Amino acid sequence: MTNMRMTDAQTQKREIKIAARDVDVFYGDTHAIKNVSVDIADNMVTAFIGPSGCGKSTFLRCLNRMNDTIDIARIEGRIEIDGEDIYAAAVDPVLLRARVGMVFQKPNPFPKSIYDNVAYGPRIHGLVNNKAELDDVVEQSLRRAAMWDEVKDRLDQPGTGLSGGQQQRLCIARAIATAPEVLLMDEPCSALDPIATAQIEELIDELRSNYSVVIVTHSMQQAARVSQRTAFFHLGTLVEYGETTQIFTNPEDQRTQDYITGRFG
Ligand SMILES: Nc1ncnc2c1ncn2[C@@H]1O[C@H](COP(=O)(O)OP(=O)(O)OP(=O)(O)O)[C@@H](O)[C@H]1O
Repeated sequence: MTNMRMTDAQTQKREIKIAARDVDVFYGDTHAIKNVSVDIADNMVTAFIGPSGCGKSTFLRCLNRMNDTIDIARIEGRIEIDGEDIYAAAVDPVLLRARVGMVFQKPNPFPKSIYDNVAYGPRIHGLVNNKAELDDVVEQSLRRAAMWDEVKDRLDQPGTGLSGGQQQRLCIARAIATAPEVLLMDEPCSALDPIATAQIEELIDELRSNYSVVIVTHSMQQAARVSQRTAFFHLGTLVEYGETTQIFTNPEDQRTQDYITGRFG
């Protein structure tokens, strides 16, 4: 998988998809994210790494307003996608989440058929006009999630009956069925075995040709394999952000160095 890394020149010219400025997040009195500013490039995989509790998931959830669902969470600062403030009053968080899809740590298919899991988003957002179009979206989404051949003859069977790795790919198919622009993944492989993990990692690499992908991972090997940019968080701050190769071979900050060499975390 070494050829998946881009050169500095290639990454420099990438467009900024998400721009976060001076973001703070509080859960009641807990200050979970402290003054984080970051530009996330389009058509790239950005990895968020850092010790447990440093705020990776919290910051990820800010990017599609999932923190809105937590009563005690409060966010300050500004986050733009394609220059548009996603916290503006006019933005409907439900529509935002169709544009900024999310895949969670534990595969969480709906208790519905494989077909209906993928068809759910396009149906509720009115993205298709008829059954033939819906069939097409379901097939294309499952193909892109690299599982069409495995499930095409059992689309009416429950998604919950699939293996863990298949369920996670089904959740990815469900997330991409609404044609999102950004895909957020919160430790998507932590419940999977090495073979399923390798399949998801390959898939992530393919997905970046169409999406901006942001992945939270505890595995530094995984961050090094799948991402082109890496952000290292520590105690709610963004300590260092840059080319993945640079972060892993020549970090600027001692805390990054200590983390990637296993001295803490
Ligand atoms: N729903 C919540 N209510 C209250 N505090 C929370 C909530 N979610 C996270 N926190 C707190 O915010 C801080 C950051 O947590 P977060 O889950 O974002 O870290 P993380 O880096 O993703 O951790 P991990 O790697 O263990 O998943 C922690 O102090 C955590 O206890």
